[in-house]
Amino acid sequence: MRTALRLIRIMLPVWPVMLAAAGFGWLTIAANIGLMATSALLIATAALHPSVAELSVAIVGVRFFGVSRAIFRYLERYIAHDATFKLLGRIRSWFFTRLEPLAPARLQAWQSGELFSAIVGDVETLKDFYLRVLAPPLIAVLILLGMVVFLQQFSSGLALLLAGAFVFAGILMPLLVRCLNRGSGAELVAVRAELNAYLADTVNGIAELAAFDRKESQLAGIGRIQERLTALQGKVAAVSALTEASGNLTMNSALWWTLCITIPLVHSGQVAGVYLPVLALAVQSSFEAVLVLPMAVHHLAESLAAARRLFAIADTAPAVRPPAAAACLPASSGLIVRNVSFEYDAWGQVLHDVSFDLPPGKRLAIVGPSGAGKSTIVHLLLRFWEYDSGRITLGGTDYRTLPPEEIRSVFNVVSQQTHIFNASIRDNILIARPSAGEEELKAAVQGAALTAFIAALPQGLDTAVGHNGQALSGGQRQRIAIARALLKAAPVVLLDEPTTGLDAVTEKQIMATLAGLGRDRATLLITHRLTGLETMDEILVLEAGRVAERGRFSELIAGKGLFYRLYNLQ
Ligand SMILES: Nc1ncnc2c1ncn2[C@@H]1O[C@H](COP(=O)(O)OP(=O)(O)OP(=O)(O)O)[C@@H](O)[C@H]1O
Repeated sequence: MRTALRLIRIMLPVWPVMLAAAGFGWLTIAANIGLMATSALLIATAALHPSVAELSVAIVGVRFFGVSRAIFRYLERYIAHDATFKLLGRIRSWFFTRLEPLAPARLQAWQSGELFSAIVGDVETLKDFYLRVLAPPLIAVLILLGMVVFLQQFSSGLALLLAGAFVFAGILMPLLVRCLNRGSGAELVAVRAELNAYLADTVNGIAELAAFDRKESQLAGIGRIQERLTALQGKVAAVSALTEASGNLTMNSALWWTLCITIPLVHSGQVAGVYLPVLALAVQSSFEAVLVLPMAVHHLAESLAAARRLFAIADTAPAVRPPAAAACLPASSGLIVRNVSFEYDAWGQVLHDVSFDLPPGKRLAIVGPSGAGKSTIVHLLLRFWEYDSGRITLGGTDYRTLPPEEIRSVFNVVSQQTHIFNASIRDNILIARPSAGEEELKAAVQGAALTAFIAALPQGLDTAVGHNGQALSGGQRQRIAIARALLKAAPVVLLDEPTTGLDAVTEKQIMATLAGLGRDRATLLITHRLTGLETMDEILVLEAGRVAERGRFSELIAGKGLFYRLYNLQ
């Protein structure tokens, strides 16, 4: 119920348009009833060979209802679909704005395919809620009221008959569908999402599947989910066929009973004979309003399941809550980290009492074995996760009083995982600062040593790089990341293993470029590699989340501790 109300609340800004669409839906069915009734009247009257003048009202009626029905249907479809698709666009934007603060900490629980399924599939399913669930019951009630008033002119029995048939087809049948389809709507949505997640995973890992010859087993997995989906769809289709058949039976029985009730009235002279077909066809055509109701119940269940999945993701509390009263970003970007401890949700303590200073101009390296917690420090500095204890200040202001997006604006990040968007090289670099001019862009490209590579491309900077930058090598991707960092020109440079997976020559070139990037700024370099650290002002050696040693390169070598041992091993 709460989910349905929330969906209705989302619709509130466009409710007059939706109401107008429902109004045209009602007028369409009313025009159809009018068309059937006046056609029957015309044919029945014409059979008695009257003068043309006596037929003129029916002729005008047939023309009017024939034309207006088509116009009303067009307007109903146009207005309802236009408003619904605009609404779905708003829901998608709203969902994305709720998703963004959850990344990356809270999105770990959902596979990328599931999120994709939510943004595309679940939002799409919601269109049924607005088009096929909300309006039809309202239209059915209005049609029934109009028909009861009309039939009452001839016989109360007819009005009662129609009301009973509407209650059967519009209330009892939907309840039956609900029983037969119990849980199917939610299950359909869940299995569809599972299939999407599996397909997304398969497409992402297609090269590995081919290399390890695991295509068959993966396809079998897809087949198994597809079978469950087909079985569910089959069940829903069977119920739909059953309700359609019963609806038609109810409609035809109502037609039959209309004749049974009206023929004696015609015999007794209470109703003129020409009205017999009018009543029969009016009753029959009024069922257009009620036959859609049983499946509206199914669409309701599906829409609610889709909405629940969407809301569950969107309502997740972000790992870092924005401060209630945000402080202003300080002018200085000096970072002080004091006794910070942290654990990922119940994964065990990852950082213990970590402290360091990073004033402007300082070059700090954090080294240590794999899993020591180096990247975790970057996650905390970027406010992706909330630290459990200790204190971090930026320019003397407590981190927790600053909005996360403002804190991130202070950092230039080059990490081991650079995401390249399916766009041109230009757009991929410009995401760092979309307002940058052509000259600034060229300077960034040059600084990242991309000029020669781009000059050799057919469309230069406008060359598309494909899904996740598949047209680029590892070194080229990192250079794009560096170009982004050069363009953003933020005061603190965070380098998280920026040369992972690169050959020695490329690594040397990139490190030289990065050294230039941080010359007048604070630089934090996270690395496994212990070579080339002689120029660092301080090196922090992390072991199992604790600072095991700290000092300049020469001091650590002289100390013959962990750093010295790791250095000799390398
Ligand atoms: N998102 C996460 N959720 C839960 N645990 C995590 C997450 N990221 C890292 N960890 C855990 O935290 C610990 C520290 O990981 P972290 O990535 O910070 O280490 P690292 O020193 O950067 O390692 P590497 O050099 O291999 O990148 C590891 O035990 C890891 O399993």
